[in-house]
Amino acid sequence: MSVKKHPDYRKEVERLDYTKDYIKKTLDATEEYRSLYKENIKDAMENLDYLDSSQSYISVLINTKFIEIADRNFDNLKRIQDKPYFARIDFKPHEREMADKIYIGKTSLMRSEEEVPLIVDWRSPIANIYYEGRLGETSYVAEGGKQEGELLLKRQFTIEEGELKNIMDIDITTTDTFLQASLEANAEERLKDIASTIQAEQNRVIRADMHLPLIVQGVAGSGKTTIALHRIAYFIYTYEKTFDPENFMIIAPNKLFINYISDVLPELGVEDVKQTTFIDFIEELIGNKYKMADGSDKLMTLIDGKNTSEKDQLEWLKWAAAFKGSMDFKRLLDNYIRDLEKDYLPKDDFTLHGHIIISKEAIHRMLLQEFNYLPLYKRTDELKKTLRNQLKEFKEKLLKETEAAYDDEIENIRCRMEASEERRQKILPLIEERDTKLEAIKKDAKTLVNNYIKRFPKKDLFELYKELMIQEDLIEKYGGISLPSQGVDYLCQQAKVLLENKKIELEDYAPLAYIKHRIFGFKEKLKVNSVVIDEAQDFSLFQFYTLKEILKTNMFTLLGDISQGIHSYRSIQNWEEVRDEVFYERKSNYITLVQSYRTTIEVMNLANAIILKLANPRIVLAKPVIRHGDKPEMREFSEKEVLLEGLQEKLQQIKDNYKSIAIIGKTKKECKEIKKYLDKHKKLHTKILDEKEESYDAGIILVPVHLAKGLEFDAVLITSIEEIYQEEELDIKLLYVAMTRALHELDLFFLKGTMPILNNINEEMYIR
Ligand SMILES: Nc1ncnc2c1ncn2[C@@H]1O[C@H](COP(=O)(O)OP(=O)(O)OP(=O)(O)O)[C@@H](O)[C@H]1O
Repeated sequence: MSVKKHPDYRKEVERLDYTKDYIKKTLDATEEYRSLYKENIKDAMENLDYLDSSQSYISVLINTKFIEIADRNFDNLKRIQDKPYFARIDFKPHEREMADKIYIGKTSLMRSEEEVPLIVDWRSPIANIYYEGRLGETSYVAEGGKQEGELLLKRQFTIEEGELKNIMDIDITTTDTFLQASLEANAEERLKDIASTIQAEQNRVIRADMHLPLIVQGVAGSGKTTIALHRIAYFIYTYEKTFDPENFMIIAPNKLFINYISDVLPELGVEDVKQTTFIDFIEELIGNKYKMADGSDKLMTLIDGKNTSEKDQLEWLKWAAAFKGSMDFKRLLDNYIRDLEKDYLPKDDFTLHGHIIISKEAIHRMLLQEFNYLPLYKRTDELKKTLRNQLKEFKEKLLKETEAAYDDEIENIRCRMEASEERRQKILPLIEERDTKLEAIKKDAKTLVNNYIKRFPKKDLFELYKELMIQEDLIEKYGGISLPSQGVDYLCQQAKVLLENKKIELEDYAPLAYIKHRIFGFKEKLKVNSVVIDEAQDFSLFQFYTLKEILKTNMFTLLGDISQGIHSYRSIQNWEEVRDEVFYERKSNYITLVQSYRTTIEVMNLANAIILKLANPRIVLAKPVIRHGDKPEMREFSEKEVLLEGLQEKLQQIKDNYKSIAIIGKTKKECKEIKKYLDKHKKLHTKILDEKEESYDAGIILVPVHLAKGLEFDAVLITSIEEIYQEEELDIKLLYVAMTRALHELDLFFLKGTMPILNNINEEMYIR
């Protein structure tokens, strides 16, 4: 139906025109005010010398604040100028006769003369009805309490460049054509905001209580990354008075990923949220950049090494990585730290001239109990203060007593003897002795505290860690008897090779940060108190725990997908262990997302058939949104040259249809090999994405699976010329991740024998 035939078309066009006009006027007025405020600041600055300067200062401050607010509103309004809102709901509170017409957009716009805003922000309490409510009885919760009423209309608009293109009224039976249209669009190089099409299950994640840890298990393409960003925008809006954007931090797997998501927050009107990787954040905290060992991420070793004879070594490599990420390892460190504390305790009393001011036992008590809330080395700062105070008191007392003792004796002599040369000879040395003693006490007191404190052993963080890790007996002592001796050998041998060469691996970051936190403390007060972790399935329990301890917060949102846990040798196995072992003090919320929005039914069916091979009853299969595409093509070749030729032809065919195409290989080596061939023929421009890359442009790229995780592409061509995908856990997950990157098209190009994993896959799912 043409939009013009909609019964409310005229009214909606009028409303849109009115809103656009109002926005324009507001923008113009803001510009005018802005120059007025600037003028005021200028005046105040000029008058700063000879007027009452505090008045001018206040004037500068006030006007600067106004400009800030005006600027913020200005930017938000500019952003929505061409698309002021995307939906309307008509809500009639029970106690009222008339329904309010509420237009929902990305930012709110108040009209001074009326109570209902011209546009209501999508994050406001009433907008919840749009995402959750069905026509009929509904309610929402706002500051004043629960408001019940009736939802009479739910309407979506397509507005392009300020023109009303479509009106869609939603009733219970309508499928979300809006969502369909949004999903059919081609992938830009970046993620987009989805405020207009957020689905109810996603809305619940976005609005879930921020004060409790939230764990989201979401299938591939369920919108985890997207809603993580919307959740931050929601909280910054809802708790504007309590939280600043700097209180939030997003941890993403790599810089490439950060770049990929970086435009969404500003689009949602949020700036200044810290976006970092775990490694970068820890290095920033510790204040030191470490050299990473080659192959620090063991995934490649595991992929490559599968066919080597050193199976045993690989098992211990996995064991060591898992152990370093476990809570057992945290307990090992706690035991080690307990001994470090003991060694730290002074062996001597705190004395002045043979007098005990504070006994060593009392000092031990202070260090181990009273100041126990502080990192070990910081406890000496507190101790120092106590020593100083006590010394001051004691010194005065000692001086007085010493002086009095001598003076008594002198007085005694004076009483006993007549004034004579003999008496003088007796008194003079006493006076001298007294003065020397008093001086000596004063002198000693000056350096006493510093000298005492200096004796505390202080070591470097890296040294402390290394000393532990390279000694089998220490690992066994602190780790308990249950550790396998071959595992301990492997761990320590590996530490000797790395740490003695001042290198570390990924698994060392959490322990280093933990020791730093317990022994040294951090220089600056950390602003971050709410953490969002994407691809959280790749984290270990100990990584989560360390972050929680260091940041002293429970405000965590963890989003991930266990099916995509390709790093599971070093990371969590399931979410229950996170809830039980990391967030044990507080109840955590757990939400599962099963709807997948990224890919077509055909692609998802095939990917699901692959992940089912894991035979893990915990795995929840993704349900694709109703969107069809072509069946994936499976192209098996007997010769590499022919395969690569076929791949090249395919790329030629589709390159103009899509903005982004990815050739996904199992390893970087495989990608390089394919690129070499494509370059030789010079028909296509391609680029390899590796971990150093910070961004990628649309076009054809070659990327190893582990780096493609989290990203998406219009078309995906999984290519295998040498590497073999076996029917085993790691390969199943790798192939699943690769397949679920596709938005519209998925094809497989593989050399005969490289895909035993496809055995028993129902042939109806693909075209040969
Ligand atoms: N409600 C929605 N409306 C429109 N598009 C959506 C919606 N939810 C998700 N999408 C789209 O689905 C795709 C997948 O989203 P996203 O990358 O956030 O998922 P994910 O769960 O992080 O995926 P993965 O775990 O596979 O990396 C994106 O293109 C996103 O824009």
